This record gives sequence, C-alpha cells and structure tokens, in this order.
Amino acid sequence: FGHSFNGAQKLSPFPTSPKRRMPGPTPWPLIGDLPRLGATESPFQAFSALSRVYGEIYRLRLGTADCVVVSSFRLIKEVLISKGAHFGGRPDLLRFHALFGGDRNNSLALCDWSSLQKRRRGIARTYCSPRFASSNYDQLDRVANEEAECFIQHLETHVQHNAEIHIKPLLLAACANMFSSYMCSTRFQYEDTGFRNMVRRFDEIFWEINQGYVVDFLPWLQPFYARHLDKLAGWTRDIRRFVHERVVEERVRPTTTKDGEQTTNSSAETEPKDFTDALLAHLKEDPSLGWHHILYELEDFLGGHSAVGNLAMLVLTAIVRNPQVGKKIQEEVDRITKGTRSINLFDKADMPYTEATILETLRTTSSPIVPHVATQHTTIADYPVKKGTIVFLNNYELNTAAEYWEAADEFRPERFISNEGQIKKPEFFIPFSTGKRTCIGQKLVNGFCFVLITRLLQHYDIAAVDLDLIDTRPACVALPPDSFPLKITHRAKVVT
Ligand code: HEM
Repeated sequence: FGHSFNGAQKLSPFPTSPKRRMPGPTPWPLIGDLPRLGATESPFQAFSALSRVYGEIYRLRLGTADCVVVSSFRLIKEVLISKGAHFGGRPDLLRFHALFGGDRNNSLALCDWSSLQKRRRGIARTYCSPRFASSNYDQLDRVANEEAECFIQHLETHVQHNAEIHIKPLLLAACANMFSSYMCSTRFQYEDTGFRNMVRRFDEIFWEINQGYVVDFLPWLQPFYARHLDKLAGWTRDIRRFVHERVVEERVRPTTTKDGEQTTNSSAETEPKDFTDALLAHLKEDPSLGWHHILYELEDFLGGHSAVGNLAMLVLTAIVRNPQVGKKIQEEVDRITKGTRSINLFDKADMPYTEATILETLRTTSSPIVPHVATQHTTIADYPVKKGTIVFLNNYELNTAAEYWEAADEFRPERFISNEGQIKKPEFFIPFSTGKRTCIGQKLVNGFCFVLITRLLQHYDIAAVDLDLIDTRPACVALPPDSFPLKITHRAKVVT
C-alpha cells in the first residue's frame, strides 16, 4: 500500500506500564502479521476484515514495525484532530527516500513534521487552496478553460482517426499543462517528447507509490530490491532534469533589459505572478530555505497532476460502467450551457450531479490516507501507543461500511445531493483526510477534474471498448500507466 518502512527503530519502553493491552492477532516470528494482509486484493480490505474480529482499534506487527489500525471515525478523529500533534510523523520509507533524492524529508507528503514543513505548507496554501473569487481562483478557472480547449482540439485529431482511444496519457498531459500553466505560467505541446516523458514518469511514480512491497516491512530483503530502487531514483532524476531545464532555469536566467540592466524573468521583487515566483521570493527572504527545497516543492506540486489525471480516468471508468451517470452529467451540462458556451469552474455550484459524481468516485476508489507515526508516547482510546508506532487510518472502512452508507457497493452520486438539490457531505467522508497533515491539493483536484469531465461529456459520448478490460483496484486511486482504451464518439445530439 505504497509505504515502505525501514524498520528496526530502537524505542524506549512506554514510560508507565500499560494499563490496557490493545487487542490484536498473535504475530508470526520475523514476518509478524504480514501474511494477513496478503490474503485480499488490498491490505485495507484485510484491515477491515480484522476490525470485525478485533474491533475499532487493534495492533499489528508488520515485519519489524509496530503498527496500530484505527477503523472508526470516532478514533480516526482522535488521531488526526484532538491528538494530531502526537501523530505528525511518517514511516521511515526506503522507497520514498529513493523517490526524493535519497531523503524523504524533501517530500511534502512523506516527510516528518517540522517547522520547515509548516513553512512549505504555508507557501503552497495560497496557490493550492485558492479562496473562491480570489484572483488565484480566477486564474485557476482561466487556465482550466484554456487547457480544456487545447485538450479537446488535440483529442479531436485522435477521434477522427479511431474511436478507440487510450485516453489516459492525453488526460494526464492536459492535467500536467493545467498544473504547469497555473503554477509556472508555462505549458507544453502535447507532441513534445520531453514533456510526454515527464508526464509518463510522474504517472509511473504515482502508480509505484500506490503499490506495496514486502521489503517495506522487511528491510533485510533490501539487496533483492536494489535494481528496483535504482529504477525509481532514475525516474525522479529524469523529472528533476525536465523541471530544472524547462521550467526553472528559464525563470532565473539573467536577461538584459533595454537600459542594459541585468534582471531575471522572475518577478520575485514584486507581487509573485505564480507559485514559482512565490517560491523564488521565499528563497531570497528565508535563509533556511535552499535551492533543493524550492525545486522539490515545485516538483511535488507539479506531480499532483498525476493524481488528478488518474481520478479523472476513474470518473470515466465509473461512467462507462454506469452509462446513466454520463447521461445525467450531459443533461446538467446542457441545462447550464443551452448548447451555446463551454462549462467553466463557476458553473460548479449549479451542477451538483457532476460534483456528486466526482465525490462518489472518491468514495468508491477510497485513496488511502498516508500512514501517520506517533512522535511521542501517547494513547488512543486510552490504549498506550509507543513513540515510533505506525498508525493506519482505515478510511476504506469509512467509505464502504454499511454502518456509514446505504447500498455502499453501488455507485450512486445522488447520495451526495440533499433534497434541496445541494451538495451534502457527511462528516465522516474524508477523502482528503483532516487535521494538520490534510491534503493541500483538494481544490485543484475538484476544480480541474470538474472542468475536464464536463468538457469531455459536453462534446463526446464515452463508452467501454470491453468492460472486462477495465481493471480497477479497491482502495486505490491509481490505474496502471498502460491502461485500457475507451470508445469516444461525437455526441449524437446536443440539446440547446
Ligand atoms: C485524487 C486526488 C487526491 C487525493 C484523493 C488526495 C488525498 C490525500 C490524502 C488522503 C492525504 C494524506 C493526509 C494525511 O496524511 O492525513 C494527502 C496528502 C497530501 N496531498 Fe493530496 N490528494 C490528492 C491530490 C493532491 C494534489 C493534486 C496535490 C497537490 C497539488 C496534493 C497535495 C498533497 C500534499 C502536499 C499532501 C501532504 C500534506 C502533509 O503531509 O503535510 N494532493 N492527499
């Protein structure tokens, strides 16, 4: 489940003798409870099955790592909110070190909590979580619309040749351009080989991050994975080179003005024009920030496009599996546009069914919350939890249990729409997690995904080439980089 653990931390015993012993199975020597997680397609299914036996909180030993699994909303809130300060760490991840230049603390999602992390989140927030009607929100709307236009034009050249299209790389390229237009004020041609390679590398990494390997918990297997780790490091070097050469260098290269003055293309001295400018300005102002912090942060956020592209692909998957959903989105699009214009981000508030479809896709795919780690000896539900313990927040249970949802295994966007036709989200629905390490990208996810899906369905009918080819995994928001084709045809009739 995408999280390796470079085990064997030496931990001091809990300071006071435990009053209560947390329930849990008896681990096997050496491998601990790992085999219990291999029996189901996703380890989160195993977490849920074990919670039926041991309850809303139980302990597991995965190889060398002490872990706790929390499966109820009540206790997930305790970990993420009321005791958020005790659980701000992340597992010490071998593969994640490989993905971030040998140090996972270069990554915003996989680093331990620190004052640097607080600052990095602060810089990102204005751009990644723009307030409705702010200038950044207007900018988000503008780049989403412009890129959606280019995307449809590019897609059209494919549709005219063959209706069966491997749309995933195109969707990802559109998302990558939305991100780079928004964050770096630059975009790339869809035919640009360097750009296509960069998009592919990010997607491979996104898929990789969503996989689990036994070595994550059995570090002594490391020699057998050396080549794999080298491959990951190579992918990230390719990306770093692209971002440096094609995005950042351009901005910091000195140019000579008409008056013969040397300046850079960055407007860091004035109001930052985008996220890249804001990062460069912080580099000048904050001596504790180095070049590599800036590069990694930019790269991390540009990489967010893979999550959006994979999610958009999963929305299309849900639509081809449930054709009535696509028809209802098209009805909503036609009601708003009357066939006379394109959808934009500001239409979202009047299109609850489309928004609800994205929410239902997030619910049914149930992207795991990145595991947290206790940074001090503490408790959950009065059970002692030692510093260094990995805590799995089982949001798969929150998204799929009958206790929370009626007909949980059915795809029903309507569940997110109130009788008054407004979007309603139950408190326990937390696809982006909650608390101090909550996802920073959710507004970008919802905005870009909304524009892409509505534009696609405004122009095309989308169907499966072969439903049996469509293979999705439970508790996973990633699809393999080489995934299935879809049948894309012009809409028979656009209602005006
Ligand atoms: C399908 C789309 C996405 C989903 C479902 C998702 C979900 C999540 C979840 C569950 C977490 C873990 C929070 C925790 O550990 O408590 C997270 C963390 C994070 N997400 Fe997202 N995310 C998505 C897309 C994005 C995008 C597009 C960006 C950036 C533009 C982004 C940036 C981040 C960052 C920086 C963190 C780490 C925050 C921290 O650890 O302090 N995410 N996301």
